[in-house]
Amino acid sequence: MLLDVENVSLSFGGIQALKDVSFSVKEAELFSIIGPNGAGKTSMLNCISGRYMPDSGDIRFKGRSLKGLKANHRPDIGIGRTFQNLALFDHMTVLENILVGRHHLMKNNFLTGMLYWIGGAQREELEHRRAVEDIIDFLEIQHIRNAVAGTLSYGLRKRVELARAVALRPHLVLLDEPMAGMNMEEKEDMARYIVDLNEEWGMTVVMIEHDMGVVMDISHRVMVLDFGAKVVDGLPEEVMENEHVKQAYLGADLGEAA
Ligand SMILES: Nc1ncnc2c1ncn2[C@@H]1O[C@H](COP(=O)(O)OP(=O)(O)OP(=O)(O)O)[C@@H](O)[C@H]1O
Repeated sequence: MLLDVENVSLSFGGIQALKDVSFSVKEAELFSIIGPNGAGKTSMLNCISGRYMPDSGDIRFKGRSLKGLKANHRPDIGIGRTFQNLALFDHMTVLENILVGRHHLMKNNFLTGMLYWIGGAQREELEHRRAVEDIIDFLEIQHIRNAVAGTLSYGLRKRVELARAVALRPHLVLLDEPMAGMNMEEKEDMARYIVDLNEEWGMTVVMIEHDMGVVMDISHRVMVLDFGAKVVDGLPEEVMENEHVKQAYLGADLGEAA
């Protein structure tokens, strides 16, 4: 298994956001986490990305415990992520935003990394440029490479955010509602890019998404959380057939997706 989450619990004051949650994600799997608002989905992603430290339990990535590994070091071992709310630098161009995603690979810290990049045509910079060009091609954003991020449509900004998250070629990318707020066409595009990243680049994906149609369509496996606890995980069709899932809170959405 690439990712093993073992008995993770997390609370904020009196609120138990995660209760003894365990699941595993295989290499090259497209794994979705669903559940109603407040179920603990983002908390789970935040535990994997290191933003939150679980109160108990363990998370292992490639067999290694992530205990004590801070969020800013997790990209170094192959974990990338996007956020529920857009987190681009609006005043920077698309290219600059993606280069920021690769600063971890640069020799020094962020600031010197940027200065290094601005400063000259070093070989390291050329390698970064090539990797960034691959991503730009892959996600078909050549035409907006020099556009200022803040001027782009919401759908395109979400795509640039995905480009930045995968700029380091993570083995595992965590996507927090990549299609939220998108229209149908934008959703279809985004779903296709996620599937392509998974199939063509072999990237393992853990995704939170509310659109049941998309989730059931593209996921290899799905986990359902409710009130911080795991209800079920399995193949999309197994999850759809789960009585608790049907009755408790997915009825309307599943109806729409059918
Ligand atoms: N930083 C925090 N401080 C206090 N409470 C928090 C914090 N983050 C999450 N919670 C609480 O933990 C619970 C789980 O929240 P979480 O955001 O993980 O749910 P979610 O399933 O992602 O919901 P949504 O679909 O609305 O994004 C909620 O009751 C939430 O209010």
